[in-house]
Amino acid sequence: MTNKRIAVLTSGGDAPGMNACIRAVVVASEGAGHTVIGFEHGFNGLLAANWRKLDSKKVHNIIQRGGTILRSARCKEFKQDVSAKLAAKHLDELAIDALLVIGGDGSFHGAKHLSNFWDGQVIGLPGTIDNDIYGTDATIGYYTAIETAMDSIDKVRDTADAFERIFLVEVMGRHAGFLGASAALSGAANYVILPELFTDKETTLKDIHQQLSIHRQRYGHESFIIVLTENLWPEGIAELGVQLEELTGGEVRPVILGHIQRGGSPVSQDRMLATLLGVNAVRCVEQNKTGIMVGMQNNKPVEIELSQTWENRKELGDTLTQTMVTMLNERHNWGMTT
Ligand SMILES: Nc1ncnc2c1ncn2[C@@H]1O[C@H](COP(=O)(O)OP(=O)(O)O)[C@@H](O)[C@H]1O
Ligand SMILES: O=P(O)(O)OC[C@H]1O[C@](O)(COP(=O)(O)O)[C@@H](O)[C@@H]1O
Repeated sequence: MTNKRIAVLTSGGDAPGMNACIRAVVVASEGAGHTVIGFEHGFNGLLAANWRKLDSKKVHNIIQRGGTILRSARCKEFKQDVSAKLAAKHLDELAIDALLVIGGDGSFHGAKHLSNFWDGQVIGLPGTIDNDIYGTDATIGYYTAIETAMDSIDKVRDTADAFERIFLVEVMGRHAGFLGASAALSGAANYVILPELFTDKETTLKDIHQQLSIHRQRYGHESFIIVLTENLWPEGIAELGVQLEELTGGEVRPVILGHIQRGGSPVSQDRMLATLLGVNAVRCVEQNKTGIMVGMQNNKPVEIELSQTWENRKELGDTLTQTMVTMLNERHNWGMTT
């Protein structure tokens, strides 16, 4: 087997477990006699030829760290052909055989764009807390973000119960409801507003009011927690809070979890996923594969053409959706006609 020169970068929203993935790539490569370099600040590092050599000493003691030792960035100019050509030139000057891009589907667009101007291998590894990438059951960082959001809901419940208030908890997800669904279910929220379930404001407000009224009748006037995915409520979470106060007569407090969900030490599932994907990506490099994302489906590694990851929309799936409506949004529908 030929020894390869492998480059790796992290791009787009950082996600807990990216360090574990970099570590796996380096350790697996080193064991097979390959050389690894890391570009800093996502695609910016390719444009500025900002790189450093990575070896197992440099990735020692990072598996438990959030963020990314290579830094991340969103690099708007990488969409231009001139940028991809410059990146290709720098990669050739360094005699790189393969570039591994750890990021979301935007970063995979970038990798594909680069491959129009560069003959080396490009391989994507899914890293985003949003879990919105088609072709893999989970993305690096998703499980830790659920844990963080769930912990926050637990804390919100303490004060919500004490004051018998309605709380709105906004989670990230960009335009996908995976994080919201999982956080709401594991945090035992009372209602969830997700892109996949949302129809319109009026229906949602009416539905919440109905669920809240029955909840109050059955359990007394106690707290009610609503999880909301970002970028969804047209006028924003504060306005939704005002509308709910008017409608329900209760006190409403909005909480935006924000970037806290991107931080923290990765949970074991993210460390495992990152490690499995990192090692598998190195195997794909050895097999001269290119233009693919490595992912996991049903606990087995899979290879998906990069364009498939953004041309297809990842669905929440029937099981998650049914469980969610049963436990949350339609929980109090039973017995309504009796
Ligand atoms: N169409 C594209 N062509 C080239 N590069 C792109 C394209 N789309 C995104 N990128 C690069 O990928 C980066 C990360 O994309 P972004 O959507 O912000 O995050 P993510 O990879 O997490 O989805 C962008 O800042 C840009 O550098
Ligand atoms: O850090 P920024 O630039 O404010 O971006 C926020 C966005 O990044 C995310 O945290 C992660 O998204 P990506 O992984 O697609 O970059 C989204 O949930 C959120 O909408």
